[in-house]
Amino acid sequence: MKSPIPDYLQSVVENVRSNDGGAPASYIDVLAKADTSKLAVALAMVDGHIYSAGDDKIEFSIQSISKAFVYAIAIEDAGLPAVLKKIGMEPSGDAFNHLSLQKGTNRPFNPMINAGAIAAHSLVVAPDATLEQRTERILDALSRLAGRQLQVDEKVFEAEMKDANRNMGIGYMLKAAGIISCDPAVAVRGYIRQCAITVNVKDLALMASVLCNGGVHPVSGEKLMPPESARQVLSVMATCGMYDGAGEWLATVGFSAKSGVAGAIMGALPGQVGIAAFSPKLDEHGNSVRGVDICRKLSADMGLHLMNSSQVALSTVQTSVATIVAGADTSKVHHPNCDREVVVFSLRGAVRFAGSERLTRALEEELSGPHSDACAVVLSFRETYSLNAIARRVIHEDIKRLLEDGRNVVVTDPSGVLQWDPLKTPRPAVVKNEVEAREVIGGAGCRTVTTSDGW
Ligand SMILES: NC(=O)CC[C@H](N)C(=O)O
Repeated sequence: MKSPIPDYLQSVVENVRSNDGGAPASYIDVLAKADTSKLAVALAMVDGHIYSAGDDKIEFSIQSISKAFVYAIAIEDAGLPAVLKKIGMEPSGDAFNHLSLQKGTNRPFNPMINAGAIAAHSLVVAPDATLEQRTERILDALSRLAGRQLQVDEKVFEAEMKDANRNMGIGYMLKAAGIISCDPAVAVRGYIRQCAITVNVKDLALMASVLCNGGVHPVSGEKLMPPESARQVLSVMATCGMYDGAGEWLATVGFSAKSGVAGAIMGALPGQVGIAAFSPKLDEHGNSVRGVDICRKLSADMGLHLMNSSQVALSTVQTSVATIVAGADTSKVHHPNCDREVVVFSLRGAVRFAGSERLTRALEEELSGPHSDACAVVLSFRETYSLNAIARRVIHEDIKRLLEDGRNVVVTDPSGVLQWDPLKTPRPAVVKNEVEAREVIGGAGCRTVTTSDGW
């Protein structure tokens, strides 16, 4: 079978091509001369598989998209508390190159506008590091994220340095406010170098997929940042990544994103997919016009809005009752003292807090009401794909309480999603399958049981 996904991406590219609005960035002459017909899109799944369409080999400077990753590097090098002391987390509502600081704290509003990004850059390696040390650190980190060696485009760097007065102004403002301690000209030069690193859409999508994958590179398996950093970056991208268009962006497109003035947009949907779009003409916020169109379309067609309530945790728990059949048939139950039922609670899918709450409520309701006489409680995790940490904690607590209540508890957990820690939770009978479960329950009072469906 030929996958429909590349064909779909090709149709997205053709669909937005007719939108000829906007203009390339004019203040960096190399960007002003860019071929505005170029158009590309890429998706990188969290297992590293990449789909792309359009001009997916065209390289462009990463520009402001570097801010997201340099923020993560600053967190690693200086620690989150030190970074938060110098850079806020609030959307500014202003343009990306606005000269502004938060009232009271005197910090840049966030790391996605130039003021915050220059401050983050100054925290890379150490406050007294050289421009070369910081550039090397950033180039190395971004290359690991992209899975190939990236380069600085010297032409783009020189072009931006020709008219860097505004960014220099921001640098001196930061120095005067005590936000950066190094030479502001060195911080700004270094920041402009980081913006001149070149990538293509496939690189960007893959780099985004690392953020979506809790900081682990989906191809190399390398842990490139702690999950807390990936979450921090994605959160700040969600509220500040699209500058003064960030609120509308989150409401309409609905995934974390960061744009750059070369015309790229990098998007990220945690746990699912990294996204990149490229086309040089920009809107009034400095976001790629066709890039925005592509992201809107992808979000609408593929249901990528973070706030979609797609995974409603209602059908997570299935309760079934195993009937104990008394009689001579040895394959069925035959035990005079166990003329009762076994209640089976099956948990399905990727379970988070809400799913574990459904299980807890089902246990409480069924065992205090209709099935209070049940001779055993079977918790089946056979169809449970995963438990997150909080779901696991809730379920371990449920098991502990069932055992304290004197219940006969059997756990079917073939893939080990419960991650049993006998030091924390007393161990009920843990079995691999229904046959074993029958034996255990038999040993605990009932000889065997039958169920309407397997556990
Ligand atoms: N939005 C952007 O991509 C801005 C980056 C650019 N290097 C600047 O500082 O102006």
